[in-house]
Amino acid sequence: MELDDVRDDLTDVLISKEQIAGKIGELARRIERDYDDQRPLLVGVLKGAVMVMADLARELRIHIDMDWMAVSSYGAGTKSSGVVRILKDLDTDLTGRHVLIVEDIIDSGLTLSWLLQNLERRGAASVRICALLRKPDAAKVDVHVEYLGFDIPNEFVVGYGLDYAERYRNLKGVAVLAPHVYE
Ligand SMILES: O=P(O)(O)OC[C@H]1O[C@H](OP(=O)(O)OP(=O)(O)O)[C@H](O)[C@@H]1O
Ligand code: HPA
Ligand SMILES: [Mg+2]
Repeated sequence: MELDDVRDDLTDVLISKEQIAGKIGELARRIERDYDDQRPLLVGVLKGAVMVMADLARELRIHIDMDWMAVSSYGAGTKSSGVVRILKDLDTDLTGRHVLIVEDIIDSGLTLSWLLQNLERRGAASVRICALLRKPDAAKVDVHVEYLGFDIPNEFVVGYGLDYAERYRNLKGVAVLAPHVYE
């Protein structure tokens, strides 16, 4: 779906599909150079990372493996509680593997901070992060991102995997959700 198809639900358009494609290409070139014949394991975090993973993986001209995790925060009902529960774990043994976590967004940073530690304890040779978006002004913890797409303002965004109540994930670009949609 195009951003224009739901233009009334959006305020600022932040990133177009062309900008996303260009950036994913740039990130892919860097990842190819860095990993070369190491056959990294790309770990996508469901569900938001599905679009980034699908496009990044196809852009890479090296051999990779792909696996998926589903995690959920709980406690006080907020997703940024920092307490993370694994809903679906990896099928892959990480011993000696070069792991690249693929995410759509770093907001508070709590999800990735937890995930990074969790995967590092499994004996991987390396664990790095690739994230399309980051909100620097929302950070509650510092997370080192090796491959970053865009820094964006601290506003609620949708599209390209990012949802509001499970909607808008299939938008081709990223935009700020208009307050009238959730108020
Ligand atoms: O930096 P944080 O504040 O932890 O937020 C980032 C996380 O939140 C979103 O996922 P969510 O838990 O909403 O699930 P989803 O991917 O299924 O939408 C997003 O996809 C990241 O995984
Ligand atoms: O801005 C956002 N939009 C949608 N999902 C999210 N998960 C963390 N931040 C966001
Ligand atoms: Mg997610």
